[in-house]
Amino acid sequence: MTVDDSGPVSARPGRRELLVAAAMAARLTWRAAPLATIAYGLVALTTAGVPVATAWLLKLVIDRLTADDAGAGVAGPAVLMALAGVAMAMLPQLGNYLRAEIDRAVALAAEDRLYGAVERFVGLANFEDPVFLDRLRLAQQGAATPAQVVEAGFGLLRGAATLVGFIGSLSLLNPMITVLVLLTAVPVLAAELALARRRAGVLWQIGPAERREMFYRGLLDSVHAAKEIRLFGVGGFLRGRMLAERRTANRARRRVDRRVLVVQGGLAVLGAAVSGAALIWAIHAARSGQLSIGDVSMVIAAVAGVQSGVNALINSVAQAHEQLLLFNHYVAVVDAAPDLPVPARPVELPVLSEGIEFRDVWFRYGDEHPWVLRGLDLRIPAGVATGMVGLNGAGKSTIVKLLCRFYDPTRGSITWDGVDLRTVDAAQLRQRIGAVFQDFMEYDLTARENIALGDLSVLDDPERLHTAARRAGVHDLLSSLPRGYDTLLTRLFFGESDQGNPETGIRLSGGQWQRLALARAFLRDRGDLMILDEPSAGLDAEAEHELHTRLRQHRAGRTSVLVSHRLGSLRDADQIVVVVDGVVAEQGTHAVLLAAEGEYARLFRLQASGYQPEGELVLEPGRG
Ligand SMILES: Nc1ncnc2c1ncn2[C@@H]1O[C@H](COP(=O)(O)OP(=O)(O)OP(=O)(O)O)[C@@H](O)[C@H]1O
Repeated sequence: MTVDDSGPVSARPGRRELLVAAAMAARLTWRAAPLATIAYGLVALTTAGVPVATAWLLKLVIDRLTADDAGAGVAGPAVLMALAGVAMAMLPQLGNYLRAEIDRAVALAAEDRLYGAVERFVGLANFEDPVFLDRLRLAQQGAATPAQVVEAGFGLLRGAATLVGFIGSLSLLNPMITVLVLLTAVPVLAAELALARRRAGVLWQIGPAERREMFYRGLLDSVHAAKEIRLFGVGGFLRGRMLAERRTANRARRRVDRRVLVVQGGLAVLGAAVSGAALIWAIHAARSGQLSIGDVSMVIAAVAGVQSGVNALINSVAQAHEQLLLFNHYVAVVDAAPDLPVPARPVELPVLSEGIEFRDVWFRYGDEHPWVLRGLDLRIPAGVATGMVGLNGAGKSTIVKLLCRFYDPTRGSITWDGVDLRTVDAAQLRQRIGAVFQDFMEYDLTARENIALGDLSVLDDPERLHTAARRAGVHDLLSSLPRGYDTLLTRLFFGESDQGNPETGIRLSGGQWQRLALARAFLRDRGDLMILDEPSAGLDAEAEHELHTRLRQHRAGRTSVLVSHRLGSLRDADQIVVVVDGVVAEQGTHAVLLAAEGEYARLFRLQASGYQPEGELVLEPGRG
């Protein structure tokens, strides 16, 4: 997969989008964990108030200790100070617990909503779009962020409350020093916010490089890629590319880190100068009797408090901004429009009795892609076995995918007993179809589950399960596994100690997996339509012959579409359709097409010649 720098993923969201994302984060958090959120808000506000209260209590204690009646009335504030100390020790622990609780609840709800939204995409186009896939990956990371956005919001509140508390306290003691502290706080805030924006900008800028790095890393530890990487010896090349992407990202980070160093260094000097000046002024004012000693401690606490309040504010803004950028991808996926038009009132799909008809169907995978189907007219009569042949790229699998409504035709229509597929519920259509695709799935589950995914009701119906497996010629194999049908067909979930123990899971061969995929489809073979797109590519000659014989028996009188490059396996089909460059070039029975001496006859003879010594020609390839 390539990572595209252009397109919606790299379109940086504006303020409006971020506000929409913040509102959704707040809603999600509130719905997922209302009580914990209230409790966390209270903890945040208390945490903000305690330092201000402590500073006042300290001032009171010092003033009373240094008063003429030394120590009178000091016990009350001292006890309150001790209680404030206990609160300050406890509140962060309580805050951490509540935060973890909110994180867990919100991440669960967010993930549920994200995958609910992904499931609503009934077509395939989104899953083949690298920009969408990229966005989906970021959305998965974003699903963990709404709670953090809300926490940053509380952090903002906490910082602001502390700031207001100390500025208010300071203004009671001396308006001038308050103005001075405020004057220094404003440029600090402005500079830090600019830095936070710059940091977020860099994160955004290096996003594509990081995603490419992730892609190379994924290749280096992928079992699928391992064979070719070793065979071609390209591990070093891929590692080099991965590290080059990391270096690009590092350079951008270093630039911003240097800026942070300079700006924050300057601000720290400024902050220290203001604190020093305030301290000198306070001591001077105390000596001249303008301030009490308690006031001096208050000034020191307030100056430090204002500075820490400013820091808390900035950190929260930076955190919220960063998380919102990520969460924005989540919002984009969750709020995405349906990929295929969903009729408000889907038409009921009749039991197939007449047939399926493609009328002048034009199709391309996107505006930027070439036409794959170019005005295709095709009739698949009910109760008839249709074979489909054609060269690589002719459009056969595309026809199959349109039949399942994974896409809608760009122009023209496909009707099922006269009902346009665009007007029916895609889920209802698919319930009527059994299918095996070229690129069938191998699930890291038990054998039973691998088959039952074709119809979950058979999970507890061994009879039907075994019948499907028998028909796919895989029952004997599965029965002989260490745990029979309950054997895991993967070793993915086991640790070191399970090495070499076949009881914990086994691996199947390519052809055995293919039989399993067939068994899955056979669970639906009483459906209206059976589609087999290259079902025998991984099967040995004997198994292929057996499969086709069984298919003929079981599908007799039923509608099926069988796509195959092994023309011998199609010769008994009721009609054979030859697809050339996205249109039906020839159609008829094996005998009719052979007699026509067209593309089918050419392909058939070519294949048949490969099975015979030179000179002899037997027209029955693919028959075990
Ligand atoms: N998801 C896709 N996005 C863009 N183009 C695609 C996609 N799938 C297929 N194509 C293109 O559509 C054309 C037809 O492909 P299709 O898979 O339908 O051919 P086919 O007849 O089934 O070929 P084969 O015999 O190799 O399986 C090809 O040129 C292919 O590159």
